[in-house]
Amino acid sequence: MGDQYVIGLDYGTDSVRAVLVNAKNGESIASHVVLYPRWKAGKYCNPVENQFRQHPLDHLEGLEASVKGVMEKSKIPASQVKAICVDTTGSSPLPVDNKGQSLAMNPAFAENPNAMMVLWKDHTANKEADEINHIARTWGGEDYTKYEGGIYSSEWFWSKILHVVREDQKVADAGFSWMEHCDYITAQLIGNEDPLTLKRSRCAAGHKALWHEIWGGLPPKEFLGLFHPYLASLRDRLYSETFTSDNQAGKLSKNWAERLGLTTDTVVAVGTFDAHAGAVGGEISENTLIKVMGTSTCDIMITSKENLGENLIQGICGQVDGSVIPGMIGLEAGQSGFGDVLAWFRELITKPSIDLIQKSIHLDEGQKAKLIEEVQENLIAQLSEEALKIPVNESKIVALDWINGRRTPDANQALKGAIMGLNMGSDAARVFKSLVEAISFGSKKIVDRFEEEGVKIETVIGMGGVAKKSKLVMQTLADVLNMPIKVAASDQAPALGAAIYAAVAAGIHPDTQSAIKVMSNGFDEVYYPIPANVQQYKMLYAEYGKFGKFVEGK
Ligand SMILES: Nc1ncnc2c1ncn2[C@@H]1O[C@H](COP(=O)(O)OP(=O)(O)O)[C@@H](O)[C@H]1O
Ligand SMILES: O=C(CO)[C@@H](O)[C@@H](O)COP(=O)(O)O
Repeated sequence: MGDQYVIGLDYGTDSVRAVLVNAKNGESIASHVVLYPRWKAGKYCNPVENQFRQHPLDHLEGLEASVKGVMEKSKIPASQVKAICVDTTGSSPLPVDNKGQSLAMNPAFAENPNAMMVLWKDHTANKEADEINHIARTWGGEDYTKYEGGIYSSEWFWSKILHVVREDQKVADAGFSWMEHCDYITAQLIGNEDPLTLKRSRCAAGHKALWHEIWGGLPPKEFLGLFHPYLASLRDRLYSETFTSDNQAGKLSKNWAERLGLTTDTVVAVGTFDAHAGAVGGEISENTLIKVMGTSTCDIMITSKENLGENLIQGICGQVDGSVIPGMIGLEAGQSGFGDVLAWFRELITKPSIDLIQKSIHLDEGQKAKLIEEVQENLIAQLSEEALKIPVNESKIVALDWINGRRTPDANQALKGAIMGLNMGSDAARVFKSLVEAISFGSKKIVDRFEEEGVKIETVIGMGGVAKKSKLVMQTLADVLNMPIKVAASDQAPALGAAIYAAVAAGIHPDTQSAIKVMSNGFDEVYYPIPANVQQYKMLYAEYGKFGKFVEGK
């Protein structure tokens, strides 16, 4: 048998990356990242209203450029590329017509944000989420949120659809079905024109759309109809069966094979979410907490059905059979803001200076652009260096990390961030340090919840942009959790995880766990807790808890 390669395609918040991997040993041969230009320009978004939409053209153009990029860089013949698997953010649903095409691709909706992908961090549906929670608990029937932590979030499928169809009758009339982003890209790749026959992602359905086999798939029409007649009728145009990502969704269509320079023999696996693919890329096993640390965090664990039994874990983003490893229950928690909290601070302190640089009469346009880029690129690293030198608990500033709401434990996306204890000595580095501590305390709340619910954590593995780039965050987190944290060696763990699923779907490896054994890339760094800091952080964590209760009004 000749060489066999697979492609993992990872759609993050700002960019998509393709990674071409040797299926025999997991070696990454080439990777190529493409930013979303419309998103970068801030189109279709309104941060003040928490509206974050993405045009699918950003994703389709990125698909072509990223896959072509790895094919050109690697020089691997197309015939040796056996399979592709797509992972995306989620819940990031979009309305489609009866041929599975995004409404935003129709000229009538080309500039309408409601016809676009509603990104995971869009919180325009807070009211709808409250309504779903209230009715789920009081309608007299099954509480369909019970396998999703008992609290439905505005980040998720039904809240978002309900919000959009209430706001936009034209989208409701034209929206034949809705797809999660990972299903939409997979459908495009295989050229599936029929949203009713597409193999939908178990991971997306189980964690975000209230899908569970116990009630035969999605919640029944009597329940969905309590919110809007559209939701009840939509149920018939969605799905009842779902599939894990070790399955084939189909083969690459002629159109996409030509566009990507691949063959129509290439298998396309069922899609999944980035964090769950990341857990696979980071060698997940039982009692291991995988933290995917980027814009947000996703905290993923797996457990056997026997271990979990009838236990319903409160306040997380769900427990789903096969969402990570087929045959095991995947558990998801996470923070809506992690690197994003630091990015917010960077914008806060640089924006006025950048505006002044733009207006400067002493610099030409090229110099201005260079200067701005330099500041934006290096500011977090510079602040981190300074913050590392400040002794723990010296400044007494306490911050809350809920600037983008709280995902877990106990979703409440309406919560806001806060900072207390400022004085004249509270400079940028000290405030920044308090934000790093806040995101670490937010992580500790999740660890505490898992342990309170009987899920034991023996190992912590970090991955994602922040884990790779920030010694400050990683050391602070190790100190706050009082646990060593191993960092996954792969720079692109979610894409590697997707590639692992692709290899299984193509039959190169018999199952996901055997594929992990041969394809994973190991670890490159371990952060150990520093005992003196651990003690200090115990006290600060208690302050964080009190401050949180005050802000939450508890
Ligand atoms: N040196 C750094 N220290 C801490 N955070 C950083 C640093 N550089 C970038 N970040 C944060 O990393 C996040 C992006 O993470 P990444 O994993 O690359 O993307 P995504 O979450 O979209 O997959 C941004 O929120 C950014 O603020
Ligand atoms: O919530 C999920 C998955 O369930 C993520 O897609 C979401 O947090 C976005 O992840 P990133 O921070 O862009 O890596």
